[in-house]
Amino acid sequence: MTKSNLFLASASPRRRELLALLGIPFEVVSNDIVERQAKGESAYAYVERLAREKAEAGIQGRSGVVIGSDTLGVLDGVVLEKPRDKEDALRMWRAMSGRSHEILTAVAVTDGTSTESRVVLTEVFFRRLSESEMAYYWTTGEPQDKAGAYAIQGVGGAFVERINGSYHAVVGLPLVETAELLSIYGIRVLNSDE
Ligand SMILES: Cc1cn([C@H]2C[C@H](O)[C@@H](COP(=O)(O)OP(=O)(O)OP(=O)(O)O)O2)c(=O)[nH]c1=O
Repeated sequence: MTKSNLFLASASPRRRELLALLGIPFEVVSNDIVERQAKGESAYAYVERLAREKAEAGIQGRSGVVIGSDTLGVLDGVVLEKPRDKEDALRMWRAMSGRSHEILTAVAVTDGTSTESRVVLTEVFFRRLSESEMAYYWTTGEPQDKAGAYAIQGVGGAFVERINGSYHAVVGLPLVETAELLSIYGIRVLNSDE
């Protein structure tokens, strides 16, 4: 597989870094999918649809294999997306404080003929957060473009007592499932022949 055959349809620098960990050459392409949950659509179906739409938009006009991905939080059945503003972030953090929420990350891979996808669920346990640290966290600029308004890989990691699931999935790309899907399309991580 040459460099021009594998594409990552993502604007996220986190996803780029995570995919690079697998050691396979790839090119980044943009995606302009509108993210809006349909009426009655479950969080699980929504995140998987977005990952598939990103991959399928990315393969248009290209030949090769395209990866798309999406991450969102879920608390009491309600989807936690990127915060609209400080008030929205504060509302999320107050609800997340001292308890667990779920992070769902979907990854989809397509070659333009078929699309395969997986959804990975990780439970994230937050310690209690004080009003002053929440107010400070907003000023760092870190939460603004993150689902659930925090980054486990940044100072937001100081809110996380523990997780049950995949750290990489919380950051934006589950590596086990990504490697598994790539192998379906003949792209082998670690050059394994299995
Ligand atoms: C919970 C959490 C999310 N995130 C990020 C991962 C995603 O980049 C982002 C969720 O937004 P997404 O809409 O999944 O992705 P994106 O808009 O950043 O990139 P693209 O659609 O182009 O692929 O939140 C973290 O970096 N750390 C975390 O701990």
